[in-house]
Parts: sequence; C-alpha cells; structure tokens
Amino acid sequence: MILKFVRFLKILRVAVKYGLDEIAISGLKVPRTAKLIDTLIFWRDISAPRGVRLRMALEELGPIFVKFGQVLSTRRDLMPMDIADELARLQDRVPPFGSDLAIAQITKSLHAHPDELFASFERTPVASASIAQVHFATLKNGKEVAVKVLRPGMKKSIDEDVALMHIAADWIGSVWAESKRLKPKEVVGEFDKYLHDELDLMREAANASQLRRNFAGSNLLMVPEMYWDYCSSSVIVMERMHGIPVSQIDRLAAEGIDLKKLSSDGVEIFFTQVFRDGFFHADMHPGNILVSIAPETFGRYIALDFGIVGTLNDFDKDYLSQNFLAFFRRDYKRVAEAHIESGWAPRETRVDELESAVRACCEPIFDRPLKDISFGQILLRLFQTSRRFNVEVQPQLVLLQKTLLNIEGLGRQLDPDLDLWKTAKPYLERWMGEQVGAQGMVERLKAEAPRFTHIIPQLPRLVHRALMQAAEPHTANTELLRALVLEQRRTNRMLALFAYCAATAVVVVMGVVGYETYLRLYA
Ligand SMILES: Nc1ncnc2c1ncn2[C@@H]1O[C@H](COP(=O)(O)OP(=O)(O)OP(=O)(O)O)[C@@H](O)[C@H]1O
Repeated sequence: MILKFVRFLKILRVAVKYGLDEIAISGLKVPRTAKLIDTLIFWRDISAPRGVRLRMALEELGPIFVKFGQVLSTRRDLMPMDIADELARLQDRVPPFGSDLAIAQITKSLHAHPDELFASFERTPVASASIAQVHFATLKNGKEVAVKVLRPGMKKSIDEDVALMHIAADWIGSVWAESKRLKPKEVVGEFDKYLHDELDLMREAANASQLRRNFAGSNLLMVPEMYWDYCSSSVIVMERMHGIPVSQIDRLAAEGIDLKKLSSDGVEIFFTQVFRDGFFHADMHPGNILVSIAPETFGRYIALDFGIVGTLNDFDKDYLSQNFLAFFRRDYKRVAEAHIESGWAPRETRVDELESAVRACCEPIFDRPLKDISFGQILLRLFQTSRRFNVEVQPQLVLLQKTLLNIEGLGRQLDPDLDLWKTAKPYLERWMGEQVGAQGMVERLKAEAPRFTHIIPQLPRLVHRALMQAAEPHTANTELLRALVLEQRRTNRMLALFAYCAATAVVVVMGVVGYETYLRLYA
C-alpha cells in the first residue's frame, strides 16, 4: 500500500515537473502572469513543446509508461499530430536482465535447467526489450533456436502501474472537457488488455503458428516454426531465422536483392494477409522484418515478433474494399452511403453532409499522382472525419491503418516509385467479385453446404411437429387464453408455410449448385 502511494507520488511529481497539467488545459488561453506564477511555484521549465514534455515524462516513469506512449502514438485517430509524432520516437531503453534471472525463468517454466534442455545456451541476450528478451540456443538435435523469455516480475509491476493509470484516466475523464473526444478510460482499458496479452507468450507462439500455416508453401514470406514442447506462457522456443534487417538497404542491394520486387512483395504479403486470411501481423516495424539471403530462399521476407496481430471479419473486409474502391473513383457519395448502410454511421446521418465532409478531407490527397497517395493517410482522414459523425472506429481497423502506414513507409524506402494502388487494386476487386455476383453465391453455398446436411434431414420432423402443434385442441378457459391460442396457431401456420418454402428453396438451390458442380467436373 505504502509502495503504491510512493509510486503515485512519483507519477504526480513527474507530471508536475513536465507540466502535464498545462497540456491538459492547453485548449484554454492562460494569461502570461498566471504562467509566471506557475513557474515560480513549481520552479519548472515548461518551454519545450507539449509532445516533447510528454515523451520525456513517460521515459522518466519507466518501461510500462514508455510502452503506453508507443501504443498511444499509433492512435493517430485520437491524438493530436504533434503529440503522436513525438510519442512515436519513444524507444525501449531497458538494460537486459541478468542471465541468472533468464535461466531461473526458463527452469521454472520448462521444469529443467537450460543446460539440460539445450545442447548450448548463449548467456548474453541478442536483444532485450521491456517485456521480454531473446537468447540464442541449440537444441540437442542440432537445430538452432531463439529463446524468448519474459522479464521476471513483469505482471506485478504492470498490474500496479496500470491500476494507477486507470485511476488517472477516471480523474482526467471527469475534469477534462477534451476527454470526451480522447476517451482516456477506453484507451487505458485497451492498453491494459494489450499488455496482458503480451504477457502471455503462448498467445504469441499461437499467432506465429497460424501465420506460418497461412503462408505454408509461399515463396514470399517465412515464419519461424514454434517448438511447442519448449513453449510456456513465459518462455517460447522457435526456429532461429537468418537474414538481413530490411532497414539495411545498402546491405540488401550489395547482396543483389531486387529492391523493387521486395517492395511490391511487401505490399502483396500485406494484402494477402488482410483480404485472403483476415489475419495480419500488426507489428511491422523494420526491426521485426528480415530478408533471407540463403540461396534456396533468396529474397524472401522473414517475419518475427508476433505479439500483436489483427483479425478482420468479412464485414471489415467489405468496409475496406468498398471504401478504397470508392475513394479511388472519388465517389464520396458512395463512401458516405457505405458508412450509413453498414450501420457504421447512425441511420439518421445525412448522406450529403457526410459526403461533403469526406470530400473536404480527402480531395486534397488526390492532388498528386496516384502512386504517391497513401492508403494509410486516407484511412486516417476517414476515421478522423467519421468521428465527427459519431462513428466508433473499431480497434482492428485502427491497427490495420497503423500497419498500412508502416508497410507504405517501408515499401517506399525500398522503392520510391512503388505504386501501391496498382498492387492493391486486384486484391480489392477480387474480394468484391467474390462477395457479389454468382461466384460469391456459389462460394457461400459451398461454405454452408456442410450445415445443410444436418438441417435438411431434420426438416420433415420440424415441419410435422409444427403442424401437429397447430392442429392440437386447446381448452382455453378465459378470453385472454383463447386469444393467445389463436395467435399461437396463426404463428404455427406461418412457421409451417415458411418451413415448406425454405425446404423447397434449399432443395432447388442445392440442385442448381449440384448441377453446376457436375458441369464443372464432367462437362
Ligand atoms: N526466431 C528468431 N530468429 C532470429 N532472431 C530472432 C528471432 N526472434 C527474435 N530474434 C531477435 O530478437 C530481436 C527481438 O525479438 P522480438 O522482436 O520478438 O522481441 P520483443 O521483446 O518483442 O522486442 P520489441 O518489443 O523490441 O519488438 C529481434 O529483433 C531479432 O534480432
């Protein structure tokens, strides 16, 4: 309790030192004399821009707050640009934890000392971050592995710091007018979930395994294999990958990698993850991407660090493809309609008002060649505009927008002439084609077919039961009961009629599908 109080006082002291209270009232005009008095009382220099001060405060408060700032920097739909830019510069600068602690963590989690588990284990970590660090090792069968170990004691300190963040968010939410837009409570809630997800390395291993399965047989992307016998929630062991970090462009070029191809491959991988799988790696910073130069996998991407992934359902994919396609046709009316039809914007929203807001924010983007247009920027502008119309932007789409910006940045670094639209358009059009029209219907019927095999045999029994219920005599004593019985019979008749029609429709549709499949196979 006392420790918590001391921690709270430290947070308060740092907040005052960097003038975070002044950031909170930055919308208001504060007289110069008040500023002078403020400086005299608190004896602080708050002349640096607000973003810089916030960044320095978070750095002083330690790794969990640094992580919080990094997460906040990706919420450009909520944060003012100057603050988001500054927070994006936050870096984990934590010293590695001692190898004795790493060994103790491995021994506790995997019930054996690293010297028993591995043929060799490198005591010095290859990388260290706030949540975990990585050591290289070799399995007894000779396979080279990377061992990711959770920083000991993380859960306790995260729980304590996040509890204080919740208190602060509640307080800010009640005193700060801006908080209605910035939603501090929701932001801290999301961060809490994100950190606790990161604390479970099994989740990361499962994400890696899913991504590896999705790209099995691909000659574009490699994902390390997880060695499940050596995985727990605080230690994971995976295949060690060899490659050059994608940020070392000169080295890649010197090795003879085709940078143009690498650039468009990156975009292709991303759109495949989004539109084919609905499952994407959402932590695509250059430190997590290598490029293989081994002869048999030359030029392939290697993905690492699967702590953050995004998932998209068909609804999200529809939203993205409809909006992007309408955008590139500059059909802002369609963008507005799509938002209202899908229920994203409230029903009562006026199409023309939303249309003109979207036009105002997006038209300037098109004042440049198509190849220079940023998909990430378009989405960001769209989210910012939508917010004004009470559209709740879904976290998975914010994650996607952030990843898109990373992919675009990376792609353009590799190839300044990268035409993102040209690479992405076929994916969007294919998705739309699969959703609408005859092919879409056949695909969906095929997906539903296994369920029909259960439902169809039950139909006669269900129909019979419905009819029997309709025909059963009822002894109703009161008027009310009689009325209820009549109503029930009417419903039963409707149900029976509906069941007959549905059964007929299903049989007809199955016939058509069967006939079409027959034609495809044998015609
Ligand atoms: N399978 C692997 N093969 C080779 N090197 C690896 C592997 N996994 C991790 N590494 C090395 O360890 C570094 C950190 O790994 P990872 O990004 O997974 O850890 P992290 O704690 O999440 O770090 P950060 O938060 O900085 O992204 C990578 O940049 C890479 O150099």
